[in-house]
Amino acid sequence: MENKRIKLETSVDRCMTESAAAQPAHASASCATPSPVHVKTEPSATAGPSTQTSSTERPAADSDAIQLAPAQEQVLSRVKAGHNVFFTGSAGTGKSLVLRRIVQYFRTEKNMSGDDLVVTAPTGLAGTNVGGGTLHSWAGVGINVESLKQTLNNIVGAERYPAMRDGVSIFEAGNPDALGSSAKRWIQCKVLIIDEVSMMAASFFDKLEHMARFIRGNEQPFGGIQLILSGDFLQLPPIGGAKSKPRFAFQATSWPKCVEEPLLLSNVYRQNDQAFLAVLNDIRRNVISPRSLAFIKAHSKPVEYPSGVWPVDLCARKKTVQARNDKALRGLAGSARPFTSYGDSRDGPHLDSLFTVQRELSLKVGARVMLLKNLVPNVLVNGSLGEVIGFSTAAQVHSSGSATIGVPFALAGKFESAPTGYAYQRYEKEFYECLQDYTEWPIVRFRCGSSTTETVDILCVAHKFYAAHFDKGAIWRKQVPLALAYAITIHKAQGQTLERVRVDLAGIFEAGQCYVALSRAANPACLEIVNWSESAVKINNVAVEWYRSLEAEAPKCLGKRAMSEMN
Ligand SMILES: Nc1ncnc2c1ncn2[C@@H]1O[C@H](COP(=O)(O)OP(=O)(O)OP(=O)(O)O)[C@@H](O)[C@H]1O
Repeated sequence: MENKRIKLETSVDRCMTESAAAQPAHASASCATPSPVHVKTEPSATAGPSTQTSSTERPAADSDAIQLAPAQEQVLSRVKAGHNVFFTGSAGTGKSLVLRRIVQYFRTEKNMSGDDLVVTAPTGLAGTNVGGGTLHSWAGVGINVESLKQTLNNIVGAERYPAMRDGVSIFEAGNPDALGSSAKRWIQCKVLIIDEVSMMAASFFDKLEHMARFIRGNEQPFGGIQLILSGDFLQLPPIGGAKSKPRFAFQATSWPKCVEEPLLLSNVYRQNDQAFLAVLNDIRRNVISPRSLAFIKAHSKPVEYPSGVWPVDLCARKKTVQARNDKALRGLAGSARPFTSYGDSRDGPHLDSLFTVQRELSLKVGARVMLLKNLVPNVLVNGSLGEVIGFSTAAQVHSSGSATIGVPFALAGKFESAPTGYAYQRYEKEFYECLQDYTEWPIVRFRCGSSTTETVDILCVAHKFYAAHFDKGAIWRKQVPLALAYAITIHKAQGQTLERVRVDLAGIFEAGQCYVALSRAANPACLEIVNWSESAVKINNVAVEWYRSLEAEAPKCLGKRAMSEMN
């Protein structure tokens, strides 16, 4: 392959980044995107080495400001009309955005709480991404290794189970006051949302459907619960590996009676480059066309970024990611500072998969990090990238009266309008609480929102992170809100939009993994592909066929044709 470097034009890059931050990717590429918080233009004077920090992330657009497209509105109105809805579409069609609007609708207009509106996903991280918990923990099935009969026995109680099998209601089969928490949850639930449903096996779907009818004593599909399902079956499949070949939820026996309206969103908002979209569509369907090969070849060379700007590596396997992050940290001069999480006594290694933040984190000056909290909309968000430039106690920062580091100094001094909002207030509170301790917290230089030149330095004190465990309630751990950001797994990246990315296709093992990785990139000019081989493109033919038939029935199911006409 030609080894010429792709020269990245900073102005074009900035233009793309800024327009991507607040507009649909396919919309105008204008650079003039208003931001709710205006960043002053003077450079920040900071303690520590003068490194310019940049970012690969696309800051979360203020999603409240985005107007849903007609096809997306259609999903919302089907939900409002009380239907059981499954909506799908390729990566970047706005499924998560629509899901957030659905939750917002139930919470604000229907006044629903966590008991009657249940938000879940099949994995801990996916659940946390949508502000919910895992489906397993909500349903009371543990790690789902027990039979249906044993699971029901556990949930309703062995004393009630025989009578309930004879048709007696759960309340009459035993003392209602003695019902377990899982049984209560099943009874109270009115709306069940399951995101990333592609990761849910058919057998699990059938099991839950049966449980719902049995526990609730209601023979309607899913015991009369309104089901809202979202996901893309051509992205990551149910966990189980190639050997066990788990079947998809849409192959479940009970799926047809539960899901009346498959809705297909077809307009992609994440990318606006038509050639790139065509290639993504090929890869999605395992078509290795000449245009795809030409694209891959053109992007199999390093992208040259402006000084201090760098991409995130997406890798197939956890151990590659960890090794890459550890190696990068070891390569930095100086000794590592360990940060151990603290807080809830119920926390422990068994809950690691529920949290985005690690229990043990090591940092050094110069380490590239990702922010794991939203602090200031569009400017400092979950996913913002930065670099550790030093360590300091909160008291030192406070007493120095520095207008550049610490909170609220950094933000108040940096922005024309003082940031507000719950996340920022919580940050201030954490900062002031740390005035009493002697911990030296990392000072991180973050790029401000979509700007490639403006930076802000923040003392990153520990924050509370919550994970929903439906039995134990909200569990929390307090930790520095950062993760090393040299590399992340493709599984963790599912659902994210990344502005600069280096996709490593070595060790791809799952159907849809290559598609998920490539489709994270918002801008092909900032995409580098390494270790390409045709075998990296793996798909599940059953899922491909299913989408084909869904599209063929488009008018009947408000599918592609009908929907794209409305888009
Ligand atoms: N109607 C819209 N107008 C403008 N931007 C939109 C619209 N819908 C979605 N977006 C933006 O497109 C991007 C991708 O959306 P989102 O993450 O919801 O897609 P997705 O279908 O969930 O993707 P994935 O399957 O990869 O998780 C986001 O930045 C989102 O804000």
